[in-house]
Amino acid sequence: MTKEEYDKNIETLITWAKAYYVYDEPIASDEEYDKLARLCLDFENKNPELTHQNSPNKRVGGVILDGFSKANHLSRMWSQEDIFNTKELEDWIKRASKVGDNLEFFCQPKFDGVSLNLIYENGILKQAITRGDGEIGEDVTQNAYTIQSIPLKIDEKSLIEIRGEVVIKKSDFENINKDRIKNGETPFSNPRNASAGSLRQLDSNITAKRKLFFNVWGVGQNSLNLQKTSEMMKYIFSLGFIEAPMQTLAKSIEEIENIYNNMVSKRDSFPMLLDGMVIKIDDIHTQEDLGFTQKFPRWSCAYKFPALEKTTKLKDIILQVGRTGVVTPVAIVEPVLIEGANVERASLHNFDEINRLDLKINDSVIIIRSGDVIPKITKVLKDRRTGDEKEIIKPTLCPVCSSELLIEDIMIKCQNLDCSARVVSSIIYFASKNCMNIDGLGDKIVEQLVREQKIFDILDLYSLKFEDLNILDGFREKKAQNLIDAIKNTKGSELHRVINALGIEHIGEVASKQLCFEFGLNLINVTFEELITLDGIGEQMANSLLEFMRVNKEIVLKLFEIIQPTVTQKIEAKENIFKNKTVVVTGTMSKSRNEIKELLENLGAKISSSVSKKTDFVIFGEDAGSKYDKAIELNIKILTENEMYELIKN
Ligand SMILES: NC(=O)c1ccc[n+]([C@@H]2O[C@H](COP(=O)([O-])OP(=O)(O)OC[C@H]3O[C@@H](n4cnc5c(N)ncnc54)[C@H](O)[C@@H]3O)[C@@H](O)[C@H]2O)c1
Ligand SMILES: [Zn+2]
Repeated sequence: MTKEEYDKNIETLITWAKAYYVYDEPIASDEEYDKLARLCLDFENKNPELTHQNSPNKRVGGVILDGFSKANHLSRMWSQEDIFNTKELEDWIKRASKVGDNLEFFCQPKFDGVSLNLIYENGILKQAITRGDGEIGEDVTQNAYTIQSIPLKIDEKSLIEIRGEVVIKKSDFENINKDRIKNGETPFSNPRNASAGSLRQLDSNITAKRKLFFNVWGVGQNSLNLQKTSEMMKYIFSLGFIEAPMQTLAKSIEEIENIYNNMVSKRDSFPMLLDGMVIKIDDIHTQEDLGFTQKFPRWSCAYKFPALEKTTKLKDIILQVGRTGVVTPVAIVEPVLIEGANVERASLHNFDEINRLDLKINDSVIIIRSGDVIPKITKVLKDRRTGDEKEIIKPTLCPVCSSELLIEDIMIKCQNLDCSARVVSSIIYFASKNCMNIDGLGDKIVEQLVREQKIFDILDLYSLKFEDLNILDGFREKKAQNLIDAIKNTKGSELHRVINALGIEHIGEVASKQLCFEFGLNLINVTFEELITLDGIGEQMANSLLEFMRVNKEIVLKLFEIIQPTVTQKIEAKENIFKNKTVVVTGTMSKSRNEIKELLENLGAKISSSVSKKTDFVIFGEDAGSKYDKAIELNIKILTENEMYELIKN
């Protein structure tokens, strides 16, 4: 790298860091940022005299937003030195071991959020300050008051700084983004930015709504006089801070590696995003001997996890036609490796998503994949456009059967029931594991059978003959026979499986079970009124089922005839006061809520979760809240648990 290149790279880093720290809207992936920062660091180590005075490698990142009052930390806040592999871990330990042998290391999860310093005086939370440049941060005390996991009072009376990470649960993050999209706001690119954006709010009512969580990881100024970080943390947790899982002491590189690997493997099961593991030398005297660089403590480091977010390029958009005819755009991207998996496709949900992202072919994008979640494009890096980008055009004709597409709100649909894409996907769905579970009838085979005109719909599966299959490419005798047998084996399947396998829009596994239990084979003839009285079945579901049965009744009847499904229907209860009545159960009782519900359901009652004019009885236990009040307000008959038992005595 030449001096010019180095200076240019530093400018890029500064721009990226500003977008990240100041606006909570990154314009690069962490991986890219880390890579470039590393390259610059190498240059700086070799040419200390040429080091840029604003190099992000030399300072704690972060600027104070207008509108916030500034506040001083009592003692400095730091960043962490990143390490990425065993070799770097060995080097780090070697450097740390200069001050002594037999070191012990305290390992903590590194939750990915935003740093917060809490100052307690006389046991009262006095001030909450963001990290800022390490010396001065933003005063967000009012916002900290709204975070449940931050105690307002603690039992330690001396002046103390307690530090931790403000994070957001992955599930809450999804919900916030759904709301933001609904309100026409830009969604946050990841949970880290969501927590930073939510903590750094001028309106603490907004912060309060965001369900932030404080995960404590250390202390700043204090007069506790403890010898070990591990003891210190134990003491802090005893003050009422919630203890993070997997805080472990280690004595060797092997032990550290084991803890690290274990944490990486459990990463998806944490409700919050983890981006690494922080390793600290446990002994506080040793920490003091090692001291700090300009940017981070020499006695701790962050062992980063493999990145979940990568930057890549959108090559193309393909269109998939699902079994209900919905046309979904799928992004084809330049392949990137994320956590060992090669990612080439990302889901886009619908064309609205493309508009919202302002996505164009050839755009650089940030893509995220975590756990089993389907890879998704979270951001378009518009400042990298070169002029070669191409608009993505909404289709008007079905990409498979060329019939005109119906545009329904944000959905685009092929309405042709015989569209081979719809036929293929509905058969694939029918055969899939959670439906009829037909072994050997995977995507490719279904496509082949439809292409070779051996089947035209689900029913045709049951008239497939050995001779039909035997002559097909790739079908040996055994394979053909196995498939015939697997199809035959679906006979006698439970009714709700068959209903679920039909792939009726809005009717999933749970609804199928409920409907079959309620109506049995008569499901074919139910009315809107009968459906709508069931708890959990809304108008949309009812209409979808009715419409499906109207169009496909003949096929369904034939299918029942062939499969002869097993029906487990509810048994007609004998006459009692709760039969066919709508009942709401609320508050704590002598038995679990589920037991009480089951008891009532066996008596033929419909259990509802909310009180309305339609409710016949509200049965209440201890601490019954708003449902009890509503029952009184609507003049609905209320019963205690014992009164209920009295009524069903004999
Ligand atoms: N995408 C971008 O454009 C961009 C720009 C700038 C920075 N970044 C990212 O931010 C990183 C640098 O940010 P940073 O300096 O804030 O470092 P960092 O976030 O990687 O690590 C330091 C922070 O970790 C937090 N932390 C979490 N758990 C901890 C624990 N158990 N003990 C101690 N601290 C803990 C603390 O808040 C501390 O301030 C880079 O590595 C990069 O990935 C990305
Ligand atoms: Zn079509």
